[in-house]
Amino acid sequence: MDNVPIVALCGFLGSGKTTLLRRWRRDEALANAAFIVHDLSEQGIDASLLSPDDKTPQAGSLVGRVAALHGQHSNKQLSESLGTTLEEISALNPSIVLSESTGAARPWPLIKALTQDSRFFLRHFIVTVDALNLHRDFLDGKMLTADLDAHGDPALCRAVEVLAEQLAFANVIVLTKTDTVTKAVIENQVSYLQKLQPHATIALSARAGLLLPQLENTPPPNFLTLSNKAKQLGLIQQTSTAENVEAVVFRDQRPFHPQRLHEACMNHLGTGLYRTKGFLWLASRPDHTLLWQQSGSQISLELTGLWRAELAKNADGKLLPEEVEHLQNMLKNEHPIFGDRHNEITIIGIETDRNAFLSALKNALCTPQEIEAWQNGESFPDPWPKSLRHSQ
Ligand SMILES: Nc1nc2c(ncn2[C@@H]2O[C@H](COP(=O)(O)OP(=O)(O)OP(=O)(O)O)[C@@H](O)[C@H]2O)c(=O)[nH]1
Repeated sequence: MDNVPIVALCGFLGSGKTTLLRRWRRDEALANAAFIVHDLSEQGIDASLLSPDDKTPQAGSLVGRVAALHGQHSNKQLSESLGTTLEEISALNPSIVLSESTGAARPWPLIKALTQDSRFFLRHFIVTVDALNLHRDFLDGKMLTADLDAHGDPALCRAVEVLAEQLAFANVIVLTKTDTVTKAVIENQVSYLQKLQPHATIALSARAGLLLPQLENTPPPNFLTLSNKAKQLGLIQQTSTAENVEAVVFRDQRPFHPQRLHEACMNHLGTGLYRTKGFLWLASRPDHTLLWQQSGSQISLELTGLWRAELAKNADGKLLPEEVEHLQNMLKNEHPIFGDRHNEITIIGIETDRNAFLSALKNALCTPQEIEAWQNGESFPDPWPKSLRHSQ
């Protein structure tokens, strides 16, 4: 068997790695690919988004062709877990392995862990860069090239360090979300990125418009060069993920008050709140399971489906009686008022900003009186967009 290429997708939190992989997964030529998904959160949302049935594989396990390495597997146990996973993956005989790292990944431990098995080789080390955040927070990239103090903001300084370190190892830089900034901004950003990594290929992607075959002519990274770079930058003895960037999960079954959740987002998104993602429900839209995504100042709510508690009502009469009974059985052990509706949101960032947002989320939950109002069918002011995009 020829050595199997690994395409590593690295890049800061929320910079569009999963979005690219979900698009690439649909490519016929990648039908035989295996996926490795690292996620700092113990929730493993990225792995579930890449799994064919949208189920979250258990942390550390390979389900079908997707290895879910979230939680400890993405940091403390990175090398060990990747060793086991690569062994399992080789039994699948994949033509290629696509590996997504956590956005807080430090590149050198990741590269070493990915290249520990000689049956595989590193074909690309791709670093995604979010054009919108680069524009809003990092002077289009100038902050990465010059020794600027990130406006004296320690959270932004931390982000600059992580991003600059990831970029130092890239053979391909993908500037993502180019649909959110002007052409002039993109040109400016490309010139800064090129200055930073003169030998890297720079590609642009708007809503995952870039396909993997477009990078075919880019040569693979040279391991020795990367190893020398790690030595030169003093990065040999490193933790696998950036220090002080941690994940906590907010869980609660009560509905969010739509207006207060909106205010929490307007007023409590500190610069050190790098990434939040998860599922939630609003008192104003109790049928819908909503996918929440925030990276930097970009926030989105998408529709992923209906809660079982809603489906079991069989409002449109399309379900067979046995299907309704099955749903009702599944709901037996769920909450007596909310059924399976719940909120589960991973919050990644610097401690002070994480804690501030956690308490803002708690305050945005409905009070007992509001829950009673919801049960009585009362309406709630809802500033969120009326029609939401379906998550694909
Ligand atoms: N407008 C726009 N939004 C994008 C694009 N790519 C990704 N997004 C949005 O950015 C958010 C984060 O995208 P992801 O693909 O989940 O980012 P990620 O790098 O995998 O995130 P982590 O794994 O948590 O670090 C989501 O809400 C995406 O819909 C793009 O090209 N344009």
